[in-house]
Amino acid sequence: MKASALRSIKSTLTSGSCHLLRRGYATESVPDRKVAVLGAAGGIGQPLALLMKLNPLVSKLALYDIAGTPGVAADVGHINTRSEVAGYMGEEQLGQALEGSDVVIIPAGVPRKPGMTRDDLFNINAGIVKSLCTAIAKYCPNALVNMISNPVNSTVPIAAEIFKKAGTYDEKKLFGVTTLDVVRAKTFYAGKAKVPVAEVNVPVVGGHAGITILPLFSQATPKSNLSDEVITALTKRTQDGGTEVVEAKAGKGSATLSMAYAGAIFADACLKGLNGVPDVVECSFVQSTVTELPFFASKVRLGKNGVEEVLGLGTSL
Ligand SMILES: NC(=O)c1ccc[n+]([C@@H]2O[C@H](COP(=O)([O-])OP(=O)(O)OC[C@H]3O[C@@H](n4cnc5c(N)ncnc54)[C@H](O)[C@@H]3O)[C@@H](O)[C@H]2O)c1
Ligand SMILES: O=C(O)C[C@H](O)C(=O)O
Repeated sequence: MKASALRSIKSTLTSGSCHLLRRGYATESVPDRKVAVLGAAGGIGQPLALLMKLNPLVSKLALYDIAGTPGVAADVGHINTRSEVAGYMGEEQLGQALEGSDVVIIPAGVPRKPGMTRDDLFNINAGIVKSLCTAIAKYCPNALVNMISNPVNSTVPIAAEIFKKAGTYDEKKLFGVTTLDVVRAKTFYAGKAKVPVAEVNVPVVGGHAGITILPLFSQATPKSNLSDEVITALTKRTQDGGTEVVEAKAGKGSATLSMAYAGAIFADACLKGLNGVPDVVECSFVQSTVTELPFFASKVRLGKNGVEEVLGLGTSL
């Protein structure tokens, strides 16, 4: 090889690493973290893979599905950000996809069609979650698990039982992702209260189906003087947010893009917690003693081992 060609390669490599350093991706200060997405070729999986590829906290991104992952991985893998991307397809590659994972995100499963409830997905998705969690227990028992597959109110307890049976259950590491409820509550509240949406915070507690979704607008900030009637309407719209999207998509599935955004926000919070960033708080459906229910969504403080503290219901402002 000519000396000039070598010089050019060297300069490209050097400018690449400077670029990483300039953007705060310095490998010496950001620990290596592997994230696996199970169901990565799906409606949520693909944009979620993209968003996780954009996250500088991720060093390895494993994209697993029963079909289609080589294409998604090749596509996302060309993006010039920190993480190495690999696609895994079919059960025989699931172990490899999971091995060494710090965070496993599960959007694998069937979505709703108009007229269905999330419970109608139980039979098929429970089976999918069972097989994936059995593999997680075997290949990455210490990973934080972010469960997106519906019905979340049931898939999270199912995952807990699978992990208990395998002897790997750690209640600090299993999360039902309810971030989309918070994302919706923030958007709808900002619209009515006429406040900048980027400043809005609204805790959403309970679960992730219909009336179990309880946005606490009495604790919303910035504070506003919305009437009871408006709060009731906002509550109903948040509870029915998933159905609003299912009906608008008219048989072509449920929320995918907003869910990918919400899933990426929650996974980022988990990674920050693992990396020791203080005061990382998000709502999530976790094992809980906040009520008499064994699993309940509330604010949770995230830390180096997953759940650091399950926060209570809070009080009205
Ligand atoms: N938690 C939430 O707020 C929330 C929001 C939106 C959707 N969801 C749920 O997420 C799930 C996925 O929705 P979607 O729109 O991405 O569906 P989708 O059908 O577009 O994608 C699902 C993907 O899962 C894959 N899959 C199926 N079985 C698998 C297995 N055993 N292992 C790995 N992958 C498998 C499919 O091949 C497909 O690529 C649904 O259950 C939906 O109800 C949850
Ligand atoms: O509504 C659904 O079926 C999908 C998801 O749970 C949502 O809230 O959008």
